[in-house]
Amino acid sequence: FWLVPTFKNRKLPPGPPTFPLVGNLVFVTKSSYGLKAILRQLWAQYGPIVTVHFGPRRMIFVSDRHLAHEALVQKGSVFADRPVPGVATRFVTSNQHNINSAPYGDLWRLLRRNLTSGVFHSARVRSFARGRERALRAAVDLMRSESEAGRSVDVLGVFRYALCSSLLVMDFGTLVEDEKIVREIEEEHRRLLLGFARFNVFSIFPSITKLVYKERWRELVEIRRRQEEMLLPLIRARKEIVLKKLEGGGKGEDGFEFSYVDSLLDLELPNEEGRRLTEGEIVTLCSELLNAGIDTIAGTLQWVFANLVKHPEIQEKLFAEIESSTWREITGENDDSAEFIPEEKLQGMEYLKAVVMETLRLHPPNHFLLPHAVKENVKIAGCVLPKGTIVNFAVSEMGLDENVWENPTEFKPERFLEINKDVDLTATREITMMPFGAGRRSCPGLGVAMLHLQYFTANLVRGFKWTAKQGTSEIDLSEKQEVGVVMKHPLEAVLVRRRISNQS
Ligand code: HEM
Repeated sequence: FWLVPTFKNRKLPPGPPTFPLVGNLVFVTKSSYGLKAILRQLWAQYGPIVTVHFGPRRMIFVSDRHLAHEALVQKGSVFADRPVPGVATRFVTSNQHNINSAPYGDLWRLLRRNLTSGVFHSARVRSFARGRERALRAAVDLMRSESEAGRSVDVLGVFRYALCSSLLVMDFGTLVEDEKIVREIEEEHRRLLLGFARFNVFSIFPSITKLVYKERWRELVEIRRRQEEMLLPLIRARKEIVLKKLEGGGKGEDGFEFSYVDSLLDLELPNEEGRRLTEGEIVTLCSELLNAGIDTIAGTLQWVFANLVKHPEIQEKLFAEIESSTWREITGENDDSAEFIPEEKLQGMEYLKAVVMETLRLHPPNHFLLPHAVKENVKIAGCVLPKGTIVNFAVSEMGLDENVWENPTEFKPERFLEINKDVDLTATREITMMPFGAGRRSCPGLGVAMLHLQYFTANLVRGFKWTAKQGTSEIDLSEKQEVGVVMKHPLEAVLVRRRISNQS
């Protein structure tokens, strides 16, 4: 498949020669994770920026952190666009009316700013603490009942449920109390994400592929119909609450002053004569929060606990930090009786943060960013990328650079306690790791994600001693691509209660 050299593209970064029209055949059939092994060979052969052809589309892949910084931060506005999406993406994003797929422009700016300053600023995030506590309690209850029955715990399944429950509170307040409905919503969203590789077939000649893959198209339409069926009643109920609030003043009936839906109701869309979002578009935006947050955080928590089981000494060190009197002294309270460590008391726990950071460095849930596109012709690494070129960046490689990280494949949270390892997760100054991306399109959920990761980790280490059915030495950290990159052999945890004192 490397027969015809790409002479006409010599200003592009180097890459394997390609068949005209079909590109490098081997790439067309691979998932992004499957691609990584091949890309590693290409980076070794051609350098840290390579061009690959997927059928008629060309893509640039970058593995070097300096080049990534130059593109995403220094030339951020040029690299901040997204590629024109295929039919399936357009269908489920209400024609690019969500944050991650919107082209770089006024609509994207409005939606992103609404999320970051309207919903994810610290006071608002604090106001959702009750939802996180409820989600944590649900996780603890599930774990407790499984371990008391002598069964090992399906860790990822529990975390997915808990995260869905917590993010639903951000979307809708406490409208979704029923465990069955939370599960249904979580499963339906995962069905869409898992199916996406298959739905991409509609990017090519859609009017033909929709006929050839009739059943598949029907499946996609059905998933979207189910999403609307589940979320529309919640959106309408939230509208009622907002109306009543306006009439009566103060909080909604559910005690939540605010939810993501509330913030979306009043938005006026730029370049569309200031029209409001349709109900379908609000479904899309609420779904985006679930799609973006559930599997990323749940998957990372699974990696945290797999590593804590594999390294019992790290787990004990973390438990010691949590148990140390420091956080109680700070408040002057006796928190021994508290069911959970409150979020605001996680601040001083440096080792906790180090464990989470080390997990994100070594096991970022996304090994690549979402694809970027360049807004205009741009020079990088001595090459010229024409306007519209699709570029992606290898997140997982950045965290393994031996020039930054000593023995990079080792799980060693202590590295983050060294004085000079004050890593900036937004990667603004430099990129040493970038699990959340960097620059304008970087993850707006960073703060919310870190809060969940630290809150769940601290409380679940305080509550249980973690071991595994498969035995400590047999914990296998091999990976597989699912919605994100997860454990190939899922962690089946065996938990012994340490305390959740007021429930004993
Ligand atoms: C461990 C948890 C998470 C990780 C590692 C993560 C990582 C990422 C990455 C790598 C990107 C792509 C950045 C790019 O294309 O340059 C992204 C985008 C995004 N993330 Fe996250 N994410 C996490 C959790 C969340 C949460 C909790 C939310 C919201 C509830 C969220 C919302 C988004 C959105 C809306 C985008 C699109 C941003 C844009 O296009 O402007 N993420 N995230």
